[in-house]
Amino acid sequence: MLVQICVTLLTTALLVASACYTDSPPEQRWWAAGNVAVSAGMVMCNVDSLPLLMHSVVGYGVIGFGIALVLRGLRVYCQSTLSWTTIAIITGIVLAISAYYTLVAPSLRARLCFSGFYFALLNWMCAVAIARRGSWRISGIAFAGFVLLGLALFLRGAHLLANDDPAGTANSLVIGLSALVVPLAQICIAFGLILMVMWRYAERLRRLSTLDALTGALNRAGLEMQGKRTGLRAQRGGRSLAVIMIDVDYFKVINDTYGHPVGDEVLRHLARLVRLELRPHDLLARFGGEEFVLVLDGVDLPSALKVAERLRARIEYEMVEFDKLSVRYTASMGVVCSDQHDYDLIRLISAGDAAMYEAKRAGRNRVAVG
Ligand SMILES: Nc1nc2c(ncn2[C@@H]2O[C@H](COP(=O)(O)OP(=O)(O)OP(=O)(O)O)[C@@H](O)[C@H]2O)c(=O)[nH]1
Repeated sequence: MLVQICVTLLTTALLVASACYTDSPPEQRWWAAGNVAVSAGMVMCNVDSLPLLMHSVVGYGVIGFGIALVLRGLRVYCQSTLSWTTIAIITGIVLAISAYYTLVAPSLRARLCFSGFYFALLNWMCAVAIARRGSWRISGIAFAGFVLLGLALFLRGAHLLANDDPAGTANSLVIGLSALVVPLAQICIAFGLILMVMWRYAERLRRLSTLDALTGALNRAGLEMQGKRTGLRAQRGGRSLAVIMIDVDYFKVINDTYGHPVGDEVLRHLARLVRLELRPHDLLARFGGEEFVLVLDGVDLPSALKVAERLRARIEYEMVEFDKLSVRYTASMGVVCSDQHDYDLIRLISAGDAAMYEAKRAGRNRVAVG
């Protein structure tokens, strides 16, 4: 038991330290608070010199409350929540039953069996909360930890139920095994939870560094990274690679006439429209202020021209609604293909750019080939 308490305190310290980061998400703080409560509860339950009520009732209640907080954190992580009423019910059940087996019908065995089964159930609820989210690569370790911890507690409870004398089971295989598995599972959970948050930070950073915040399209860095890969894939597979440069016409006039927020909405609208035309492996990037790049793998020049013409017509037809205003806009496009140029994305983009300016010179709202 001493090892178990030490590991609990250690994993709690780890979770608290990770939650101390100024911008830590709420779920991380719930996990830390939950573990602090579980640690406190475990210490209470194991200090025999404490008053009976603290030792045999409140201690269990605090552990139940702690696991409920961890569950709340997991729900928050999965964009849901666990109400305070549910947390109060979870805690109330442990307090009531522990009090019953301490004060009304005193039985250490019954109390230990109940707490084993009940805490196992709570840990499995945590595992279910994670499983609902999916993405095993990210949360597999924490999931395994909760399942394992639940299993060890359940087996401990079942073993006690099958034996009349709780003190006599201390040296049994099940109790020995659970003394090994419980700390292991606690370590898995602590590292798993920290990993889950780290993955989320990494994903947020990746999005920030590769996506354009206004339109959600790739930014230049994202285009450079993913475009290179798409180009290589097309070249290796012997497929054509098409690039379409799209530039909003008279965008400065739109900004000057209706204001920058409307201009921003036009850019978001354009990105949304283009995305409707994309296949999952096509790339859309915002190349500059009002200029976008479309990279299409496995598309030859005639097909790319069809895509561009379809887009141009749709942009011309659609209306942007913003703050009781309805605005129309058009776009000019330059289309190039690796069949005529090379697979080098930078060269394709500069040829597409030249074609797009040709379309502008020819009167705008049209498609030109480079
Ligand atoms: N609203 C908004 N405007 C932007 C953004 N980025 C750049 N701009 C504006 O886009 C305008 C681009 O103007 P120009 O380069 O003259 O292009 P244009 O008016 O579309 O003219 P043509 O391309 O020749 O048809 C400038 O006024 C920039 O301030 C943005 O993120 N939001």
